[in-house]
Amino acid sequence: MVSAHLEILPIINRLGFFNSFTAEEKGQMVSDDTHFRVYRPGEMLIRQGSSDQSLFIILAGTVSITEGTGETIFAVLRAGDIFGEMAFLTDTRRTANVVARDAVIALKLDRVRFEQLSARIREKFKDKIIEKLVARLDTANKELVRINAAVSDRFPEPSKPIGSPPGRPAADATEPAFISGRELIRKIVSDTASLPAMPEVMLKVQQMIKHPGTSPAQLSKIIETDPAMVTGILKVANSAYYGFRGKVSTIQHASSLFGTRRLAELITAMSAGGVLGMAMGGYGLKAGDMWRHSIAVACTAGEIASSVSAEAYDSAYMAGLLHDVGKIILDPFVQERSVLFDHYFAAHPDKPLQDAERDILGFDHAVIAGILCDNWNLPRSISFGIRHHHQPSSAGGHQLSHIVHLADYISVQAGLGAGGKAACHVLDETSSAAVSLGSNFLQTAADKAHHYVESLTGRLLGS
Ligand SMILES: Nc1ncnc2c1ncn2[C@@H]1O[C@@H]2COP(=O)(O)O[C@H]2[C@H]1O
Repeated sequence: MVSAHLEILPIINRLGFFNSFTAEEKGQMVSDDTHFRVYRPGEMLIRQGSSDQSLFIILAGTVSITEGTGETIFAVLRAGDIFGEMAFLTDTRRTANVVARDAVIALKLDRVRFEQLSARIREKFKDKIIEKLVARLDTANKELVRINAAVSDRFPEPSKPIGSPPGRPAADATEPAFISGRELIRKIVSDTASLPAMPEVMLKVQQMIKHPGTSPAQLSKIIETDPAMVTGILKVANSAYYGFRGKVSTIQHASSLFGTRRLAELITAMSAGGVLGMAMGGYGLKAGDMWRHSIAVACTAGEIASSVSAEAYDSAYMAGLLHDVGKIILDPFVQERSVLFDHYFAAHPDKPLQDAERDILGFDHAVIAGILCDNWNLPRSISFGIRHHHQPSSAGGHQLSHIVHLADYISVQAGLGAGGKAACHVLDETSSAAVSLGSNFLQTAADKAHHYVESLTGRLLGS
C-alpha cells in the first residue's frame, strides 16, 4: 500500500488517463489508500487461467503481458494503460499473465470497489476502457497485416516447381507438375480430416494436468485399463534410467514414485508412440525411427530447459516430442515427389532435409508441425517454438525455438537422429549463444538421452 495523497495525487495529475477527471474526482480516487499497490520487478500481478477479476491501471512502471510459461510476449504496457479488463468485464478466466518488468505502482479495483465509486467516475472509467480497447484492436489489426505480409513473403505462389517428373513434355513447362507453397498448405489445412487427431490418452493427460490439483493416482486411472501401457510404465520405472531396478511391480507404486509431472510426461511420450512411430516411406523412415528420435529430443530439450529455468521444462519436453510431427502429414507429398527429392540430394548432398522441403514444397515440415499443434490447441509458445526450430535466429529470440534446435542437434550428434532422407544437421550458432550450456553439458545430455530412449523403447520397439 502507498500513501495516496502524498505520492499518488501528483502521478495522477500527470497521467493523460485522468484528464477527464475533475480535481474533486481525483481527490475521491486517492481518498482510499487501499486502491493503490506497489509491485516488485518480476512479480506476477495476474496469472493466466486464474479467476480473480480486478481491473488495473498502471500509474508507474511497465508490465509484460505473456502467454503460458512466458516465452511469448503479447505486449508491454506502461503508465496510463489498463489491464485485467477482460475478466473484469466478461466474468471469464484471465486470458494472459501480467508480470511487472520493473517496480510498478497500480490502481487496483475489484467489482465491489468499482461499484462504490460515483456513477460519473465509473462512466469515465468505462469511456477510458473503450478507448484503450479500440487502440488495442487497431494494434492487433496492424499486426495481422504485418503477419500476412510476412506469410506472403515466405510462401510466394510458385511460378514453377523445381524440376519435373522425367519424360514430361517441354510444352507443359509453364504448368506446375505439383502444387507447392501456399496452395499446398491450403490443401493440407482445408482437408482437416487428413490431419491426425491428438492421441486420445495424450489428450486426456493434457486436459488433466491443466488442473493444478491432479494427483498421480488420478492420472494412473487413465491407463489402468491399458495393459500394454501399464507394462510399459513398469518397465520404465524398473529401467536403469530411473534406477528403481526391479522394485516396482504395481502401477500405483510407479505413480507415487514418479509424481504427477513425470507420470504425465511418460504417458504422453508413450501415447504419442502410435502416431510418431509410424513408418514413413517418403522420408525413408522405418516404424519407430521417428518416435525414438522424438523422445531423445524431448528428453534433451527438457534437460536444456531445466538448466535455464525449472518452469520451462514441460513446454520444452512437449515441443521436443512433437518437433517433427509435421513429417507425418507431409510424408505422402514427399513420397509423391520422391524423384524431385532424389535429384535434389544428388545435386546437393550437404543440404539438410528442410532445405529440400523448402525448395521443392515451398515450406518445411516444421511449418506443418506448428499448424498441427495449433489444431491440437497446444499453447502458442509450443507451436511457435516448433515452427522455428530449424532457424531459431529468425524467431526473434524465442527461447523455446533455440532449445528445440539445440536438442535436435545434440540428439543427432549423439546418434539418436531419426535417419532416413538427408539426415545432415546444421547448427545455428545463435542458439549456442542464446542458451549458455556448461562445458560438460553435451556429453551428459547425450548420455541421458541414450538411457532415456533405452528405458522407453524397451516397450514399443521391442529392442
Ligand atoms: N494482446 C494484448 N495486448 C494488451 N493487453 C492484453 C493483450 N492480451 C491480454 N491482455 C491483457 O492481459 C490481461 C490478462 O487478464 P484479463 O484476461 O482479465 O485481461 C487481459 C488484458 O487486459
